[in-house]
Amino acid sequence: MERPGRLLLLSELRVGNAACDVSLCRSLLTWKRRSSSGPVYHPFRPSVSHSVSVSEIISVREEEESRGRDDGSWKKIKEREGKDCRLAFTVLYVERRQQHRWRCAEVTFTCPEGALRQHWVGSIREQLAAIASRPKHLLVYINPCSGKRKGKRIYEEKVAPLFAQAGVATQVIVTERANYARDHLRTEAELKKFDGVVCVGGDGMFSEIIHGLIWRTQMDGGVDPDSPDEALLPGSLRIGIIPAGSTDCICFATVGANDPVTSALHVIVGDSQPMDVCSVHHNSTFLRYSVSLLGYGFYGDVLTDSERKRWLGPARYDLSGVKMFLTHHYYEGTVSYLPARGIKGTPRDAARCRSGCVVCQHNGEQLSEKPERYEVDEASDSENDSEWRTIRGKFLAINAASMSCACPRSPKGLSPAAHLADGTTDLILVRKCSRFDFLRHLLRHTSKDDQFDLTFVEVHRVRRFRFTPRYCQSNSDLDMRENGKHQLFSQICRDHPACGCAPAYSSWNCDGEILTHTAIDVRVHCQLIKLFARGIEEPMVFEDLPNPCAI
Ligand SMILES: Nc1ncnc2c1ncn2[C@@H]1O[C@H](COP(=O)(O)OP(=O)(O)OP(=O)(O)O)[C@@H](O)[C@H]1O
Ligand SMILES: CCCCCCCCCCCCC/C=C/[C@@H](O)[C@H](CO)NC(C)=O
Ligand SMILES: [Ca+2]
Repeated sequence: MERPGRLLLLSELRVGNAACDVSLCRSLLTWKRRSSSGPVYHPFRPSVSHSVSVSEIISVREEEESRGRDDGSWKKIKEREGKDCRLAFTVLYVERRQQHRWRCAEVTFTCPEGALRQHWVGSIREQLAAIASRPKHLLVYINPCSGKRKGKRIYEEKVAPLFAQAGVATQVIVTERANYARDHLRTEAELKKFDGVVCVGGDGMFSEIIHGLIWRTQMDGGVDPDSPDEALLPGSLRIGIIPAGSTDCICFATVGANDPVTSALHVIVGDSQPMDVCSVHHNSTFLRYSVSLLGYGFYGDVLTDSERKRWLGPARYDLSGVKMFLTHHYYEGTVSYLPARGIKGTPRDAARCRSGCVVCQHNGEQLSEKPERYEVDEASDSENDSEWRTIRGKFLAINAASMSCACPRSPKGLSPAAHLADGTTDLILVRKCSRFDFLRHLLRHTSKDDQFDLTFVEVHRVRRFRFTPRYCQSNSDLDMRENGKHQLFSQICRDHPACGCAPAYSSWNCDGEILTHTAIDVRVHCQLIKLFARGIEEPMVFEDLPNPCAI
């Protein structure tokens, strides 16, 4: 055993039948088959070394003869290896699979003597314990009604065993009604006891969690959530998402896959991904927070219609999507926005927000280093201010995507170049057009073609925007909708006798929840929350090749 420089341990251990040089450096566990015990030369099975970053080790366990193997396989291993199994230890680590999925792989090392095993196990455990970002105690909320109603089973079968293996303690709460988790976080949860919150469910459940946490942080810090101009305080707890919903776009866009095991592993290794949050107000009254999609028109209508079809499960969105496409309503109103200035990135970039994104880092640093500049921008509140732009028109859809909103239905998302943590949202305006053109736009969400490269679509990267539907400029538009609906409809229809579209009122789809008001004021809060994620990783060069390292 040697200890040169940064090398902590170097030993000859066995992996299966092969003798290996195994080393533990400060950040890397490496095992390499000794050339003498391998074949002389094999072109497809070279004597490659296998390395695992300590940051991606889940846990290490000592093997015991009585570990519950009742099929005799333990005895067989012992006989085959000619070793005492009490000398073995197993390292569980993250292994990358295709399409951003992670799995828990394991490798068992056999030592020549017990003291050496103790040394190895102790050293690895010491290194793991030194990783301060790993959560030790988590508060878990499960929505039993999400998606296909499998949240509880997914957690119990796929996630809880991994948390147990990694030594993560949990308090698990199965929600009893909508907003149960939000209310619990707002008032009851003893947040000081936890290093993070885990949400088992879909985008709506995640929305509950952030509403509870953000609200609690503002209350504790004396911030008035009703003031659209006040900067919000960031919370300290990270949030993990175990996808079990219908769209799961927040999980997909921050991890790259909707896979419970992958998400659980990102939680265990203590990843951290900051995320922008939009606050939505109506006349200085707080309505909601949004992290993914704020959609008026098409996406608002799809959501409203699909809520009546919840019993259909995730398929409700497809059915409502087709129905709303055929209905072809357009909406009149005024959109004002404050363009994002002095930042990197545009909504038409070819580059994507990926793990370690430099655009998010740059813009985030700029906003935290020069808050006065941000405040000046934000305080440019007056409608007359030259920074604000105003567009009046007829729209089929008004969407604000604070991140790509990628999901299995649209793997590149509503705004493919949007960033998770750059302090901006992409405001997408789809003007009134024919059904055929709108279909072209929609279908481009599912292909490589640019959905913004159409004359009736425009996209702006903004820090803040407002929307006011026509005829509802001053008072509560909700009241107007209820009192004057028929009168307004006939007026608009007389204005446009042969348009072929039906003018109407829509609702805002706010991360999958329907807003009660249509006139809204939206402001982006840069990197307000953190997730147990790292953004979508760039694929490795040889990702799709089988692992040649099997010893
Ligand atoms: N115990 C419960 N009973 C009924 N509804 C609940 C319960 N717990 C949470 N909810 C509500 O269920 C709604 C839908 O949940 P969720 O978002 O998890 O699933 P989904 O709608 O199927 O998925 P997605 O939002 O990804 O499309 C949320 O608005 C949430 O507030
Ligand atoms: C007629 C062909 C239509 C193809 C259209 C494909 C476009 C899909 C784009 C989906 C974007 C979803 C954005 C996510 C929004 C979530 O916040 C929300 C709640 O989960 N989900 C929905 C569907 O509103
Ligand atoms: Ca953003």
